[in-house]
Amino acid sequence: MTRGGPILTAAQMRAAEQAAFDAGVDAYGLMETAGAAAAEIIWRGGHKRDTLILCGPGNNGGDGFVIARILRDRGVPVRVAALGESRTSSGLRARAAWGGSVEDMMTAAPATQIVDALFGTGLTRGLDSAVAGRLGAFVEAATFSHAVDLPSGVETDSGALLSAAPHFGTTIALGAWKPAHLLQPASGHLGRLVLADIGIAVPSRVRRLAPPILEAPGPEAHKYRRGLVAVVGGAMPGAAALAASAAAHSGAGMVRLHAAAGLVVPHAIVRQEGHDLSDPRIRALLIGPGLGRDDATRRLLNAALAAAHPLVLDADALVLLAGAVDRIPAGAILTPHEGEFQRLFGDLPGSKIDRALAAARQSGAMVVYKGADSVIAAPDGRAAVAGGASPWLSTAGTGDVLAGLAAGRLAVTGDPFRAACEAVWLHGEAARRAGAAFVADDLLRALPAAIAARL
Ligand SMILES: NC(=O)C1=CN([C@@H]2O[C@H](COP(=O)(O)OP(=O)(O)OC[C@H]3O[C@@H](n4cnc5c(N)ncnc54)[C@H](O)[C@@H]3O)[C@@H](O)[C@H]2O)[C@@H](O)CC1
Ligand SMILES: [K+]
Repeated sequence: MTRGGPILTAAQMRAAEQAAFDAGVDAYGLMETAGAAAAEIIWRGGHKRDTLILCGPGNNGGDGFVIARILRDRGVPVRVAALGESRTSSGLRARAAWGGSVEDMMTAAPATQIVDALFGTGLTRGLDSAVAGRLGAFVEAATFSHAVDLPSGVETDSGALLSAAPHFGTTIALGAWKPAHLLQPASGHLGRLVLADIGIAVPSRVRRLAPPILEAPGPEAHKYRRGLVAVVGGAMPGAAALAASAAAHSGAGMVRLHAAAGLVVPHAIVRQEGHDLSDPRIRALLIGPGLGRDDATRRLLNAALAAAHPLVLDADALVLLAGAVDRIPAGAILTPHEGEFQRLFGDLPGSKIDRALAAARQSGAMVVYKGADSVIAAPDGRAAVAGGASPWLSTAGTGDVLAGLAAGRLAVTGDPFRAACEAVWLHGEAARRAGAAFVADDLLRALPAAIAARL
């Protein structure tokens, strides 16, 4: 699967297309390129299966007419059904070039293969319920189903469902990823996600999370040079021990867990009583997992903030900082889930990407806004979006593992945005390798192979 790459909003995509037209690219030529790229992907999956292409009134529909013509020319039995007349000049031209009959979408018969070219980035409201129902029935009846650019009914920039959208077998993103390709709930409806190159290259500071390029320790490495991580344990030290284990499996040289005697920790982790955090060799300090929320833990948090080490703040540390975002040190990594994000930053407007970026700007920190889709945002406007996380990650302790990974990678790299991106990727990859019904400890066992694959 293609990874990385810019993510563009509908307006950014339109601006990119306009810039290409201004530079002399022919508008209809671009539609031909998009349609041909999509037709190729559909052909590879479906070959000569009987195919129904649903075309909407705009340029997404225009793409559909191009796809129909190309597949027909390859000998595919193609029918086209439209939702009204074509309303764009490129769409009209593509329809004329198809030249075949056009059925009414509401009365057309189903087919083995269905192509949804009703609406793409131009969708402004949900489909009428009859149309959405008909689209759903076609997809349900088909063996192969493809959405062109986006499933009709999903909002490009937020990933919201403006009307009921079916679950497609394949979604063919045209030219660039859009937020809805990565964000829930839309991203749960895409099936296999493929990016079709249409020759438009636009840089963006918001990108799909790419697999990291990691480095093995060099010959001069020793445990402190590879990074000392300190983890502050609190009321429930098991969570901190789990995070410490993740840090120890992340490539860091040494992990110290500040926790009282009696806690069983893996041999590789150095347990230290008390909370003396003054060691200047500490390259990353993690506080939050299992911390607790009473006055004693508040004092621990204050000590951690005062220690002035590169910081990862998770779980209870985030809850204790609600209403005091200004106390978060610049460059810290925050790993809030939805509830913690709300408590810290309130009800911010926009998509999950917009909210993560606003929170990063407001706090000066790297915000890892966790969930089935995770957004990693930096105060300088960079963001990486990870879609498609294993749903099995929704189990106790996986957040502690992620926080420990972030601390470990921070100690290794010294770069909080990079560390946060690497941690999210390794976490997702460990989950993929762990398979199904795993527990958080299984992620630790999967981590060395996940790291080895990226060296
Ligand atoms: N701009 C271009 O030249 C290119 C665009 N491409 C395709 O064009 C798509 C965007 O095309 P458009 O901007 O024409 O937009 P769409 O084809 O997505 O939508 C067409 C129009 O339908 C109307 N509409 C929105 N929601 C509706 C609803 N629920 N019910 C009924 N009508 C509704 C709107 O007026 C909208 O402009 C992309 O997703 C991509 O597939 C590609 O062909 C590449 C080139
Ligand atoms: K579509």
